[in-house]
Amino acid sequence: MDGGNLDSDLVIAELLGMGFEISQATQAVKQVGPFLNNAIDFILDDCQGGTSKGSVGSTIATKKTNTGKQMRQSSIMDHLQFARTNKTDTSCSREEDIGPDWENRANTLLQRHFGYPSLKRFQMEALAAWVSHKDSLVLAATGSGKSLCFQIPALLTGKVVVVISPLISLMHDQCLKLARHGVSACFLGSGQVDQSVEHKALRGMYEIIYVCPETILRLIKPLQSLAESRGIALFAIDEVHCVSKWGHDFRPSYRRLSALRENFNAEKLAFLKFDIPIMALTATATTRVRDDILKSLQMSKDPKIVLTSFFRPNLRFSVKHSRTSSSYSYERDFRELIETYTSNQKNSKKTHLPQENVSVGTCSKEEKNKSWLDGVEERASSESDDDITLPNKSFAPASMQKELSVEYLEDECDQYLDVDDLDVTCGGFDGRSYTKASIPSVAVGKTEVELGSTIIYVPTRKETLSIAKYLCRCGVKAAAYNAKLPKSQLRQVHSEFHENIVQVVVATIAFGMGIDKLNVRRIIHYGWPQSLEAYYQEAGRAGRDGQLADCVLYVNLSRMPSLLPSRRSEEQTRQAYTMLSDCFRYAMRTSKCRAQMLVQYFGEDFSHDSCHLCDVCVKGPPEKEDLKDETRILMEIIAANYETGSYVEVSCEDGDYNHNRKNICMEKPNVKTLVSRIQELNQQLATTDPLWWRGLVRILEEKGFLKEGDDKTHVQMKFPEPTKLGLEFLKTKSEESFYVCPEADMLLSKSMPRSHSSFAEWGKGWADPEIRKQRLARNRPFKKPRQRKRQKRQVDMKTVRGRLAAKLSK
Ligand SMILES: Nc1ncnc2c1ncn2[C@@H]1O[C@H](COP(=O)(O)OP(=O)(O)OP(=O)(O)O)[C@@H](O)[C@H]1O
Ligand SMILES: [Mg+2]
Repeated sequence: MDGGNLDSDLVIAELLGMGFEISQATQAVKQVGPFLNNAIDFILDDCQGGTSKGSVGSTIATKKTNTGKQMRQSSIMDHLQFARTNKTDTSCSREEDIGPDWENRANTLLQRHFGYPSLKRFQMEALAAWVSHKDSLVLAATGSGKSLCFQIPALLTGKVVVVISPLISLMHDQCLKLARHGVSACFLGSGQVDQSVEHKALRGMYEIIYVCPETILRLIKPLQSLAESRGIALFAIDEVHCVSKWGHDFRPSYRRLSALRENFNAEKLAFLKFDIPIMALTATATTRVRDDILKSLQMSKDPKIVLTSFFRPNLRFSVKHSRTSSSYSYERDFRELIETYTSNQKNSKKTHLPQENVSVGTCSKEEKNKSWLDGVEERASSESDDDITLPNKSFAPASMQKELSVEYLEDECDQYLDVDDLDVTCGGFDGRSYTKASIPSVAVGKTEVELGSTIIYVPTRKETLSIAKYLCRCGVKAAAYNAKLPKSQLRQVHSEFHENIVQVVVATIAFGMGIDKLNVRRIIHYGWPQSLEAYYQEAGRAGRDGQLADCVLYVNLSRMPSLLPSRRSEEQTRQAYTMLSDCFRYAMRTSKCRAQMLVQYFGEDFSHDSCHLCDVCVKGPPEKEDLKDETRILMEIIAANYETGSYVEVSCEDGDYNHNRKNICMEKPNVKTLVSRIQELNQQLATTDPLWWRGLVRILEEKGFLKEGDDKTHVQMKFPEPTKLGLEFLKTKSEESFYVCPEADMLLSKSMPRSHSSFAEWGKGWADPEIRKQRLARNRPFKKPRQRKRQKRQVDMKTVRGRLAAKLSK
C-alpha cells in the first residue's frame, strides 16, 4: 500500500481495516479523493481540531464502564492521537527520558484505557526498569496482570511495542482485547490472513505488534527501520519459559531470540542512544529456568528481576487417588461435579469447603489416616478396566455432535505446541460478560465455591472425548477439546465456554495458555501432569477473579507416572524425568501444605505458615509411625548388597523406550528385588506390599540415608545405595524411635483388605488359604518381576503408544 491512486472503495476498505469508522472513512475520501495517506491525515487533522485528548479518552472510558460488553472496536485515530499528543506533550523522542511524572501518566492511561484505578506494584517495578532502559525478567503469578507491563509503554511513548508470543490464538485474543480498550494492535506471521497487515505494521501503524519467534527473526531488518522511523519502545517476550530446555514448554525458536539483543542495541544502531529494552515475562520458572532465560537471551549485564509471589491464596489444592481409567472411576470421581451442575442449577452454590483449622489429633490414628484414603475402595475392588460405556446422547456444540466418537481419535496426546497449532481464538468474548449465566460471587474464606466453569485436563485426546461424553450423558454441558479436532469446533468450544454455555471443557494441554476467563472455578487434572510447572500454570487458570477455586489432581497413587512419548535428547529425557519426579513427590507428600510445596518449587520462600485451604492443611498430616525396625531391615539389605556388589541377571533393552533390542545384562538389584529379598528373609514381612516399601525408600532418600546407584534419572529411586549417613545409622544400633509420616502410597497399600503390612497382623494370615497362597507366591526368583516389566515395555505395533514410539524413533 503506497497511498497512491486507489479506487475509493479500496481506500475506504483500507481505512476500515485500520479501525476508522465508516462515516469518517467515507467523509475523508469524499473530501480528499481516493488517496490513502491524505485520507488518514484528513481524519486525524479533523479529529485533532475537533476533539481534545481528554474527551477521546473519556469517550472510551465511558463506553467501557457504561456498556461493558458493548464496547466498540477502537478506532486507530484514538491511538494515533495519543501518540501525537504524547510526542508533543512530553517531547518524548526516542533519545529522551519518559519524564519524571511517568508513574502518574501510566496510571491515567491505565484508567482511561482499561478502567483500573492503579497499576500493581510489580507492574510499576517492571515499568521502572523499562523507563531506565534496563532489560527485565518479570516473574509473576498466573493471572496477575503481566500483559499490562508491556502494553503501557506503547501508550506512554507513542512508539511501537513488539511482543513475542508463542501461539497465534494467544496473539489474536490479545489483539481483540486491546482493540476493545482503545489500543491498536495486530499480529504477524503465518496465521495472519491479511497480507497488508505486515506492511502497515512495519510502517508504524499499530502501537503493539504481536509476532511469533519464528517470524521476528525474518523481520529484523524492517524492524530496525521501524525503530528509526516511528521508534520501538520495547521488545516483550511473553511466556518466556519456552526459552528454556529446563522448562515445560520448550520451543527451540525461542532460543534464537538472542538476535534481539544483538540487533537492537545502541552500538549497532547509531540512531539509538540506549539499547531497546527487552522485557521477558512468565508465571512459571524455576531458578534454573530463570538463569537459562537470562543466558539464552543474552540480556544486558544487569537485568532487573521483578519477582512477585507465586502464591495464589484463593486456590484450594488437593490430590485424590483414582485409577482415572474406567467408567467406575468416572462415576465416583465426577459424582460431585455432576451434582454441582445438574441439581438445582439455579441454586448454584454447591461444593462445600472443608472446615478450616480442623484440629489435628482429636481423632484416632485410624480415623485420621482413613481421611487420607479417599478412593482406596477402587484399588481394593475387582473392577476391570472396561471401556467406558459411551453415552448415546451428548451435549456438545452442534457442529461437534455429528462426528465425535472415541474411534475418531487415536489415543495420542497433545505434546508439542507450534505456533500454528491451536489457531483458535477466544476473542470476541469478554471474560466479564456473563451472557448466559448469572454468576454470584463468593469471597474466599466463605464456605462454598460458586458454580462457574470447570476445565478437566487429561493426558490423551481419547480421554477428552470419553469424559466429555460421560458428563454430557449425565446432564452436564461438557465439550471435548484437543488439537486434532477441527478448528471450527475448537473455536466453537472456546466461544461457548467464554459465554458460559459450555460448563465443563475436557481438554488436553492444548486448551488454555493465556486463557483469561475470570470465573473458572475448578481445574481438575485427571491423570499425571508431566511437570509441576505445567500443573501450576494450568491450575492457575482457576480463580482469576480472586474468588475461591478448586484445583484437584486425580492420579493413580499406586503407579509411577511415565513420560508421554515425545522426541527428546538424552539430556532432555533426564530433565523430563526430574520434572515428572517432582510432580510425583508432590502427590505423594501428606505432611506439607500443597501451596507451600508449589511456591517453594519455584524458589520462593513461603512466608505464610500454611494456606489453610489445601487437603493437607484441612485434614492435617496422617499420624506418624515408628518405622525403626522396617528402616533397619531395609537399610541392612541395601547395605549388604552394596558391600558385596551383587548383581542380578535381567533382560534389558538397549537404550531407551524407542529401541527394542533385547539383551541379558547384569544389573544392581532394584527396589522391587530388594523387597522380594526382605520378604524371603523375614517371614513376618512376607506379605508386605512393595508399594509400602516404595514409600519408605522415598522417605529414606529424603532423609539422606539412600542415594540412587544408577546414573540415569528415574521418577523415584530405582537402585538404592546407602549414603554415609545411612551407614552411620546402621552402625549406631540405636534403640531410638524413628517416627515418620507415611506417604500417600504407604497409606494406600495399608488400605488393601488382604494386605498384612504390620508385624502384629502377620500371624493371623496363615490360616486363610488365599493369604497363604499369596505369601508363598512372594518367594519367587529375583529376576522375575524385572523380566515381566521389561517385556511389557517393548514396542508393540498393535498399540497406539507403540506406533507412536516407533514413529518417533525413525
Ligand atoms: N492493575 C490492575 N488492576 C486490576 N486488574 C488488572 C490489573 N492489571 C491486570 N489486571 C487484570 O488481570 C487479568 C489478568 O491479566 P493478564 O492476562 O495480563 O495476566 P497474566 O499475568 O499475563 O496471566 P498468564 O500468566 O495466565 O498469562 C486481566 O483481566 C487484567 O485486565
Ligand atoms: Mg499472560
